Amino acid sequence: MTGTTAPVADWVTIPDLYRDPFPIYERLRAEGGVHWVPSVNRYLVTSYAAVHETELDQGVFSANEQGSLQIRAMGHSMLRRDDPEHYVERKAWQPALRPGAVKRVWTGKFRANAERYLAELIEKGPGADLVWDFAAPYAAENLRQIIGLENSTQEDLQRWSQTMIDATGNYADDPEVWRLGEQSYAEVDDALDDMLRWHATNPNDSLISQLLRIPDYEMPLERIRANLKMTIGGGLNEPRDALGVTAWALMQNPEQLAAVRSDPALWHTAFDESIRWIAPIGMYSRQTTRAVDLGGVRLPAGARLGICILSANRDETVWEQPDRFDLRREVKPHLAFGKGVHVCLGAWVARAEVADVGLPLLFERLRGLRVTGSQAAEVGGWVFRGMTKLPVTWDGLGEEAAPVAATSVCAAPAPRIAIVGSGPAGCFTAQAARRAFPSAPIDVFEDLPTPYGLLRSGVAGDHPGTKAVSRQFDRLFTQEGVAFRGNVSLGRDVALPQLRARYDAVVLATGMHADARLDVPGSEYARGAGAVTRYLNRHPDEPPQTPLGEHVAVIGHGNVALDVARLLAQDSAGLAGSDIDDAVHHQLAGSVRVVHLIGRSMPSEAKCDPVMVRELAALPGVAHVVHGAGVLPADGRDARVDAVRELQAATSGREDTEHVRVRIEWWFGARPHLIEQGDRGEYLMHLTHDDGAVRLRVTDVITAIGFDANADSPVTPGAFPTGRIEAGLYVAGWLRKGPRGTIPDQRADARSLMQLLADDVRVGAVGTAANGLPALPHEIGFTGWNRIDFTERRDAAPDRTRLKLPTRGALLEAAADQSCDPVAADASWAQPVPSVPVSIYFGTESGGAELVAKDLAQLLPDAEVFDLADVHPDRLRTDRLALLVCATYGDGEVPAAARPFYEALAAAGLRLDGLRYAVFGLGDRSYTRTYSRGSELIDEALAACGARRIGEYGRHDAAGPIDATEAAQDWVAGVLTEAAAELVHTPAQ
Ligand SMILES: Cc1cc2nc3c(=O)[nH]c(=O)nc-3n(C[C@H](O)[C@H](O)[C@H](O)COP(=O)(O)O)c2cc1C
Repeated sequence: MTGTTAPVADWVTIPDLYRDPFPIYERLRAEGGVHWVPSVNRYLVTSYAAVHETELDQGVFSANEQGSLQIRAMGHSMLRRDDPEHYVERKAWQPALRPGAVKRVWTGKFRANAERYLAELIEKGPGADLVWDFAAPYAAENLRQIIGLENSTQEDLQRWSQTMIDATGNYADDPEVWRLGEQSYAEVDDALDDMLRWHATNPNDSLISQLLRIPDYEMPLERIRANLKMTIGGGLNEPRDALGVTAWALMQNPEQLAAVRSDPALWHTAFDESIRWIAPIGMYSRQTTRAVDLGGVRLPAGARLGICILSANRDETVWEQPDRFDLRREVKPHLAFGKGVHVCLGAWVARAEVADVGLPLLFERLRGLRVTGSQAAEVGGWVFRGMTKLPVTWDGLGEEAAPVAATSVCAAPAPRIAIVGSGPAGCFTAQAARRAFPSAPIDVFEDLPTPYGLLRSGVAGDHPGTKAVSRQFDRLFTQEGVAFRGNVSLGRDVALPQLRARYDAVVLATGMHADARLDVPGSEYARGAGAVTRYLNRHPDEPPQTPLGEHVAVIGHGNVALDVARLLAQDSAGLAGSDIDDAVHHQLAGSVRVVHLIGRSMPSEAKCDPVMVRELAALPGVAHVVHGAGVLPADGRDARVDAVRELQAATSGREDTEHVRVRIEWWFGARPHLIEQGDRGEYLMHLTHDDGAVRLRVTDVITAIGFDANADSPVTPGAFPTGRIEAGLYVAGWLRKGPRGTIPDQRADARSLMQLLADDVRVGAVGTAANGLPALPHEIGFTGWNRIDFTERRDAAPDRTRLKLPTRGALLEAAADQSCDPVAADASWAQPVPSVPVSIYFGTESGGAELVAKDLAQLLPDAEVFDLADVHPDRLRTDRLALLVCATYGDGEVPAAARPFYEALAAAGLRLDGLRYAVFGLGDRSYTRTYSRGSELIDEALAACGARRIGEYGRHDAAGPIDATEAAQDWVAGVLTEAAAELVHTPAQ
């Protein structure tokens, strides 16, 4: 060895290093770059070359420092281990932090968090501190989600991080610093123990969940704990300080800021230059395993080293004018993320947090953002360095990126929202809440381990088209940051006052499930239609039904009554494509031969949709007898009357043939007034009817006359029709308006309710500071539901879409079965699409068309999206191809919200020559006569105005097996190819 004894830098003090290490480092580098520094009791390595060398040879420059304060403060993490031990732990940590995971999972969440804390910063107003009021909570919340600490808050993470870091640097052995550090140490361990149990049944994309998933390696608990503390210690301050310093640097250099703003690709350059200029992790330790020469200096075995990244990154032999922040400098590899085997695992996360999301958002929204003149910014630290003070002001608020016109109603701070009930009303409320408050944390609680309420347990299994709305709800939980918290019961697991205290706004959407009782003597002999459909739908809490006999009376003429009649009359072939369990259906309805369908009204006033009557009329093997309908006019003006006439037509020719399996006797204008028990176990149903008194002898009576409040309903349904019980507590769905309204109606109601909440937030009646309910050990997240879904679909019988698990126990077991984790699908575009500028217009009632429109917009290179509800035809842009995606409602009409558009289009006189368009209809083939008619109407009206259709007219059948977006993708590929070919062949004008 030829090295000399290390020079001693006894002039270096810790306070000077903390205040401004750069002049000290400059001198140390000039004097060789490796010194013994008594004040820090170690050798400081300051030149780029020497730092680089230590990083590349872990055999000599070991991370496993003996007596390390970091080990005492946080446990023995991978940062203080060498390979191969370090490698195994690093590998376990990697999946949650890979670039793919950052892009697929985390960046969207970062965006929501950034919006939230930006709103809070704006609320504080000029003078707020960019680091402590934005960067710190933002980085802490991101880290909390990445780790998967569902039982903790971002404030907890900030406290833990700071106290453990203080303990790591507690060279003065201050007992108070140790006490606080040890307290955090214990709190993190407790939180983690809790979460390890929770994630075992609620896996998600977080670090803790990923750790539990590793098949061939189980990390000892102590190591998980230590690595987690290290992650909390280091994972928070790095993005926080990188963000603060980069913002500060740009605010000091307006011309560089202008360059970044005009070329967003430069955000990454700014990020890298900033962490080169002031590395957030400024110094870390190494220890020599043997005597070695470094930078011409002889180091003994066991020498403690301080690796000074802050210094190496300003080495003048590598960079010109290294003290300047300069975006245009030649790119050379800085050492801010380390090098070699310990290179920072969180680098991709930090980049996305800071360069993709945080900084662009800040500078886009806060016009004229700058440090306030009166108070100077401050920067400090040498082990960790960052802004300690960054008070800012701004001139005004810039434009929010508007995804779809008229859907985003509030840019103010976001309330934390709990929605109780995951049926259509609850999910539409969550959807509207996401739009109204892009950054709001939203939790949807559900008593069952399965989501979607009536869609799963109420809608008839042979109507898959109606159930398809759940596909857009899936999106909430997989892509839009809404949390599904299943198996959590209001009352049993959490009381309403507790929810009120934990959330800024609570929306009750638990619906009405109890069957309304028929008010006649003997009604106790009847069973309710709700119970029948729940049983057929395998609701886990519904007790088994006794088998029905041959003659069943169904009281009611609403859609539920017709659903029941149809389900009883269906045979196995008729249930093809449904999720009904044949064995259950056969056990219940196998003996039914006659269904009496009894309603008080005449055909023109019946409460059912005509299409439901037609569906029954079309059932093979079913004959119909109509009583009391009177003479039906034949003018075709009343769809219900027409449908009943079809029934009569269907009857003739089928009656009394050997092919008739079931006969449905329709009783119009009939009032039941007594149910008696007969002497052979049957019932006598007494009706008053125009034709006189009628007595039907039946084996069973089912009432389908509506729904009542559940016994445990949190409020009286209909008592608060506006939706507001008081500021912060709301009702949605049937709890709000009583048992009226279809599934699409819930969407419009949800939007108006969120307007109300936005108003309450705006006037300060609802806060934005609640912490949320920590995870409960037995709750089931969306991954648990995915596993149930997978299991049920996998076990489906031929011709059935799923085999529903019948008990809560079976559902919970499936939710915990990791072998059922679905493989992530690659949603990328299957075929290249030509680049044609398009405007997509959607017409919807229950949201399916909007979903398709937005999916297409994401896949197309140049697309904008509009709701037809907000568009007048004379605003259609002729310089872009118009894609119209439109559903059908009523009896073949356009959705209500799109009607003004359609009417304006159909009005005489409007000319749209020069407009090129294509149409995609959303409909349901079971509406045989009006399948997709609404979109056809739009197509015809556009053509009548002189617009020219490009490509084929596309359609999607909601009752079919294909996803609407998939069908629309195929359609649009053809349309765009044709449109592009036209562009090529049309000479420029
Ligand atoms: C009350 C009601 C009436 C409907 N009428 C028709 C119809 O006449 N023709 C048709 O093809 N589809 C009809 N549908 C099916 C819808 O058009 C279909 O479910 C569509 O996917 C809904 O799209 P949206 O979610 O954008 O509203 C009807 C649906 C409902 C709930």
